[in-house]
Amino acid sequence: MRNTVCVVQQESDLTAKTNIPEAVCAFCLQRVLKWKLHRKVSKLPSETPYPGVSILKPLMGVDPNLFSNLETFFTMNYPVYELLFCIEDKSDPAIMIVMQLIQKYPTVSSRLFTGGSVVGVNPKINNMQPGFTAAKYDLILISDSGIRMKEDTLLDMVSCMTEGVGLVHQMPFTCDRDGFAATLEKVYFGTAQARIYLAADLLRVNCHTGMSALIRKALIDEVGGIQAFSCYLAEDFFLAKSLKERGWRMCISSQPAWQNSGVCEINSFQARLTRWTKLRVAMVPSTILLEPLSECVVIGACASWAVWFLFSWDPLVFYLVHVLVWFLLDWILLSIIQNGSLPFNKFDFVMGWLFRECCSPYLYLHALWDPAIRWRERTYRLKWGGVAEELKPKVKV
Ligand SMILES: CCCCCCCC/C=C\CCCCCCCC(=O)N[C@@H](CO)[C@H](O)/C=C/CCCCCCCCCCCCC
Ligand SMILES: O=c1ccn([C@@H]2O[C@H](COP(=O)(O)OP(=O)(O)O[C@H]3OC[C@@H](O)[C@H](O)[C@H]3O)[C@@H](O)[C@H]2O)c(=O)[nH]1
Repeated sequence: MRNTVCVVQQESDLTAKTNIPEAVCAFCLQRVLKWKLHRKVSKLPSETPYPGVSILKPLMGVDPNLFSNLETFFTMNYPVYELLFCIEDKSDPAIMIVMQLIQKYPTVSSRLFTGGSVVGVNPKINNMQPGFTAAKYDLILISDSGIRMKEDTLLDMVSCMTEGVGLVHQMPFTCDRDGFAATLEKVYFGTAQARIYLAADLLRVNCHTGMSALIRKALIDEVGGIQAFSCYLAEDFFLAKSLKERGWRMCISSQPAWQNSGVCEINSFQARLTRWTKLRVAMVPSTILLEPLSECVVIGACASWAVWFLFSWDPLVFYLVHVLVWFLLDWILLSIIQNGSLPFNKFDFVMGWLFRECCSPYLYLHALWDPAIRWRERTYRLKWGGVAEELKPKVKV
């Protein structure tokens, strides 16, 4: 009997010890993130003229949401901007959609560039090159095809471009969409990736993901234009690295990037995550070790072993409490980033969270096992350091 009481006592002590610092963390996290991610956009001081922004939209193919996503760029509440649509393939059906929008909004300054220009390996850069050369404003916004803007998103980004800041990027997140794949994407971007992204931003580590980034054009011109980064597939990472090396800061804007691709499938999402892992492994090899350590199940196992070894605490109880607390913190983080009601219930969240946690080791090992990178229609191989080469499709005789 004494033993049982002792064990129960030990367990509740353990739970309390594990919970207090994490509860404090949760509270602080909530306060800081509310401020960081959802502060009100203050208009620029009236005496400062709004800087013009050239918005580069590299497009490839169409999906059911493309028209409405692109339309949000025509209806933004920002006084001076131009839209530069870039489409490599002259028979791409995206051309029709862009033409319809240009006709629908004749007062918005917009142009279409087709054919691209081969300046290197990176197809996104090749596609954007003509638009970049024609851009007339001092700020460039590179914005991927699946991104949706709110009326004040551009203003929000521009207002973050303060002195000393060279690049303002948006933390990847997703719009509300139906289905399990959409839940999975929201859970991933709102928990596992958001945690690292925000920590990296706090510690000023380069984690720039280039789906929506506002950059001072002069800083890109200084190194020879976007083509200077065309030997890499991860042009976003190297562009940010180059700015940092020249003493410029990067910051996250207060709105996340609202990804709203019309194709929302588990396979394509996982293929994208695997592609990103391959990029990170080649560019920052230390992530081979660090990435697994940033996972709940792995770090939990290590910590449980450590507390058993050091303090003789029950590792199983510690592990279960760790997973529970991690799970709750993830829920809090996701809710803060969403800043409103989530489009799914708690059961869907549990399913999405468990699915991601279980698939993550598989995706990671898969990325290490098969280094070939498939991006849209092409396949590449990365050298250590991140320089890419395209693997030409074999010609059948
Ligand atoms: C004991 C725990 C240590 C935690 C270390 C965390 C290791 C990194 C884990 C996951 C990486 C997620 C990176 C964030 C998003 C990257 C998305 C992405 O891959 N985007 C690519 C395509 O657009 C892009 O080219 C890559 C950009 C950045 C890659 C940089 C990776 C290093 C990140 C290291 C962050 C450390 C933060 C410190 C946390 C304590
Ligand atoms: O061959 C291509 C592939 C892609 N693209 C364009 O590049 C943008 C990003 O493409 P995807 O949506 O397929 O890829 P991701 O969302 O994974 O991109 C992300 O990862 C790779 C980085 O280089 C990108 O900057 C980043 O946005 C889109 O706007 C797409 O239209 C091209 O113009 N040509």
